[in-house]
Amino acid sequence: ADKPNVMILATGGTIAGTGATSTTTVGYTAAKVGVERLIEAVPELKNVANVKGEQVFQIASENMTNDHWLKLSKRVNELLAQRDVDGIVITHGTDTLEETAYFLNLTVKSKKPVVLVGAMRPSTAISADGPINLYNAVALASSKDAAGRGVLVSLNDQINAAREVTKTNTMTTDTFRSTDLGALGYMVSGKPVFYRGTARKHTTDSEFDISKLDKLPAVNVVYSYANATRTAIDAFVGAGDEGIVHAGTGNGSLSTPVKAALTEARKKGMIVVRSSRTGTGITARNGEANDDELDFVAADNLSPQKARILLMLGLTKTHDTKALQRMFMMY
Ligand SMILES: NC(=O)C[C@H](N)C(=O)O
Repeated sequence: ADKPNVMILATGGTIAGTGATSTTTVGYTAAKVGVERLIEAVPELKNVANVKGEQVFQIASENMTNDHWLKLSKRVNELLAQRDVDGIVITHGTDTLEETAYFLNLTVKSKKPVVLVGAMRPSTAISADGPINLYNAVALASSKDAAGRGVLVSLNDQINAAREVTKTNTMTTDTFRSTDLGALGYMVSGKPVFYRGTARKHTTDSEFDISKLDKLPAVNVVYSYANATRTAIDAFVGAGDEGIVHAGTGNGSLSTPVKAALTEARKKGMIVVRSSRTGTGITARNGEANDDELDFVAADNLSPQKARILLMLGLTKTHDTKALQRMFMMY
C-alpha cells in the first residue's frame, strides 16, 4: 500500500509483438499482446509499484500520428493531475518512440515521472528485452529521483532524455542512444543512478498547451542528398503546409535548387527550419545559409524529426521567425 502508483499506458509496438517462433526476431507482428499480458509477464513489477494498465492504442509506432500524440498527451495530463497517480510508463514501438517522448516532454504539465519504454525483440523471442525494460521503466517511474527531469526513455539499462535520445540501430537492443550528449544515467538492479540533467526547458516550464487543440499545424520534413531536386518541397508548398523542416547535408547546407525552392516557399508564408541529416552537432544560425536574410530558422542540435515537433508546437503560438528561433534555442 505504501508503494507508488504507476499507470502503464500501452500503445503497441514490438514490446507487444509476437513472432512465429522463439527465434523470430524480425518479420514478427507488432502490437498483438494487450497491456494485462505485458504486466502478467513481469510479476516483479508488484515489488516496486502498484501498477495498473490501460490500453490507449494498439499500433506499430510507424503508424503514430499527430492525433495519437494529442490524445496521449491529454490522457497523461489527466492522469498526472490525479493524486493517486505517482508516475506513468508508456509502452511504445521503438521506431517513433523518440518523437512521442519529445512531444510529451513539451506538452506534459507535471513534474511526476513519465517514462517511455519499448523493446527490439517481440514478446515471444528468446531473451526478449521487453520484460526487463518494462521492469526498469516502472522502477524508474516509481522513483522520486526521476521527478522533474522531463520525459525519460529507458531501455537496455540506460536512462536517456526525450530531447536527446534517438534510435541508432535497426536491430540491436542497445539501439537507443543520446549520440550528441550521452545518457542521463543507468538503471542498476531497479534503481536509477543519474549523472546529469538536460539543460533545456520541458514539461512544467514549457509554454505549449495542447489541452484545447484537436489538430496540429501541417509540417513535413524534406531530405537532402547529392542531386536532390526541388520537387518534394514544391509539393509540400502546394499542399498548403504551414512549415517545412529541411534535413540538410552537413551543417544544414542548401543546394542551389533546394535554396531556391525554400526561398520561394518562405515568400509564400511557409516557415522554413534548417536542420541536418548528420545526426549530431548544431545546425548553426547564419552558418551554411544566411538565415537573417532568408528569414529561416535554424534547428540547433535537434534531429529533423524532433525539429518537426517543435515547429508544429511553435506554430500553434506564433508565425514570427524570431520567436520561433528563440524556441529552438530554449527547448
Ligand atoms: N521495435 C519496434 O518496436 C519496431 C516497430 N516497428 C514499432 O515501432 O512499433
